Amino acid sequence: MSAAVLSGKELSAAIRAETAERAAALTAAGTEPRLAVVVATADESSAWYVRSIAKAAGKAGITCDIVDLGATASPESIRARLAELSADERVHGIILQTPLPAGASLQELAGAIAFEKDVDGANPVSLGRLAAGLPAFAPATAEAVVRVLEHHTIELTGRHVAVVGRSMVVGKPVAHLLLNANATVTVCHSRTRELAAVTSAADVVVAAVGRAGMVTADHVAPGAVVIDVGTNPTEDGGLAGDVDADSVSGKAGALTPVPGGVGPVTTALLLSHTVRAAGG
Ligand SMILES: Nc1nc(=O)c2c([nH]1)NC[C@@H]1CN(c3ccc(C(=O)N[C@@H](CCC(=O)O)C(=O)O)cc3)C=[N+]21
Repeated sequence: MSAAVLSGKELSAAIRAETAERAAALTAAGTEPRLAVVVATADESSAWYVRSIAKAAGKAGITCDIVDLGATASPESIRARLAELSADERVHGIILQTPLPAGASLQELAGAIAFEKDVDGANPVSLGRLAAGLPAFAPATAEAVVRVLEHHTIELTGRHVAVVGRSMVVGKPVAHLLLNANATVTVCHSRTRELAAVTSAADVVVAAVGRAGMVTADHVAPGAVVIDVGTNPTEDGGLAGDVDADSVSGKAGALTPVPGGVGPVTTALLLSHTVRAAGG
C-alpha cells in the first residue's frame, strides 16, 4: 500500500483566485496592493522562492518590489531598510528572506517590520500574538501546513502531532497553530533523544528540519499522516523534501509531495496576507 498524496495545488489555486479578486477590488478602489521582499542572501532555495513570489504576485495583481541588499549586507543596513519600508505608506506587506548574512538573525531584525505589514509573521510580536490566540499573520509556511491538513479534512482535535524542527519560520509557529486547533503537540529538534520513538507515537508528523530525506519509515507509525515542509535544493536543480518519500510512502497513510505540497500553498498565503494587509 502506498500513502495517499496530499496535494497542495488545488488549495493553492483557490487561495490565489480569491486573492486576485480582492486585489482587483482594492486596485479599483484606489489602493494598489504592494509587497516588498527583502533579500540578503545568495541561497538558491531563497532565490527560487523570491522569483516564484514575484511571478505569482504579478498574476494576482499585486506589485512586488524585490529589495536585494546583497549577501554581505550588515544587520544595521537591513534593519534600516525594514524601518524605511515600514514607514512607506505605499507598501502593505514586507517579508525578510532567510537565510541571513552571518551576524544577522531574523528574530532580531524582524522587530523592525511594522506589525501590521508583517505578512510572513516574523516579528516576535506576531509570534507572541499567535501564541496568545490573538489575530496576527502567521508565517506563511506554518499556516500552509495547517491549511493543507484542513483542506484534506484531517482531524486535529485531540490528535498527537509531532513537529520536527523549532525554527522561527516553521517549527515554533506551527506548534502554536496546531495547539490553537486543539492538537496535542510535541516539538522535536536536533537534540531530541530517541527521535524515531517520539515521532512514531504521533498521528501526524510535520517534518521541518531543513535536511533532505531526514525523516524515514523508522520515524513514522503505520498509517500516520506526514507533512513534508522541506525544500532542499538538489544537485540536479530539483527540490528534495525533508522526508525520504520512497521509504515513508510504504508505511504512512498519507504524505504531502515535494514539489506540489506545502510549497505552493506557502506562496499563495503570503499573497493572501498582503491583500489583507492592504485592507482587502
Ligand atoms: N522568511 C522566509 N520565509 C519563508 O517561507 C522562506 C524563506 N524565508 N526563505 C526561503 C524558504 C524557501 N521557501 C519556499 C517556499 C515555497 C516553495 C515552493 O513552492 N516550491 C515548489 C516547487 C518548486 C520546484 O519545482 O522547484 C513546490 O513545493 O511545489 C519553495 C521554497 C520559503 N522560504
